[in-house]
Amino acid sequence: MSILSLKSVSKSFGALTVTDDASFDVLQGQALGIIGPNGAGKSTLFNLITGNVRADGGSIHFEGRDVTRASAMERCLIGIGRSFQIPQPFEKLTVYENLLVAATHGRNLSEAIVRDDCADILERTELIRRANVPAGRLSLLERKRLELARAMATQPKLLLLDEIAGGLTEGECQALIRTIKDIHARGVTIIWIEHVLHALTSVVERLLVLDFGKVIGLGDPEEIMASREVQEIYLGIEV
Ligand SMILES: Nc1ncnc2c1ncn2[C@@H]1O[C@H](COP(=O)(O)OP(=O)(O)OP(=O)(O)O)[C@@H](O)[C@H]1O
Repeated sequence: MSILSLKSVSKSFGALTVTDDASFDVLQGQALGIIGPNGAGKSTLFNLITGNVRADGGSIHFEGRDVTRASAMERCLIGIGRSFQIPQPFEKLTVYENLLVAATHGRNLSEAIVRDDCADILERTELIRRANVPAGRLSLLERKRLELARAMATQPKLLLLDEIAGGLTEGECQALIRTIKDIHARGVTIIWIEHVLHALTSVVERLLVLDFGKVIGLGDPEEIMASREVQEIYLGIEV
């Protein structure tokens, strides 16, 4: 069953078409990777799915419901969660307080109800020992983990990850992959934009390629990476 369905979605900023007639489905429980050159429109596609940016045309359905005109808040409340490319936690609040803010606002519940869930997420994202540390004092890996934890605190059915592995060492990257695999294994559908290809392909079952806002490939990651068009456009290899 499809959890997310985009049909002919388009978006332009002035004369620049950033999303060009994008259509694809994501199945319940699937992990889909998105790749494409800088400026291809990957983050904009996320913004269209989450409601941070409104589509000029086309439709977006989540669990069969038309959310094309729904606000970002409404989409969060029905189960679309995301991380941002540049983590911007509340620097002076502790890690735990950052999670409480995400959980209470993202689920519209009281602090008393979400407290245990937040503690559980801190365990699963390996932040529990940093729970009382102000977010401004975290390392890069910990900031990435907090970004993931804040998205998880909204209890998403569909989790969008925007370049969460960027800038990490190989060891840090592997640790983060384990956490993402654990989230996926618990049934959360994932769409992951990532330039760190080995991290991405170790998790996703399908790969979508964007170029100048157009979906130019979608399918099995190995086949997609081996295709002539992707090698030419994405990897810059002349064939
Ligand atoms: N709000 C906006 N107003 C005007 N132009 C925008 C806006 N948001 C994005 N763009 C432009 O749209 C294009 C696509 O941007 P987007 O961030 O979606 O690309 P991307 O594929 O995520 O890039 P990267 O891999 O570098 O993160 C870029 O040229 C960008 O400058």
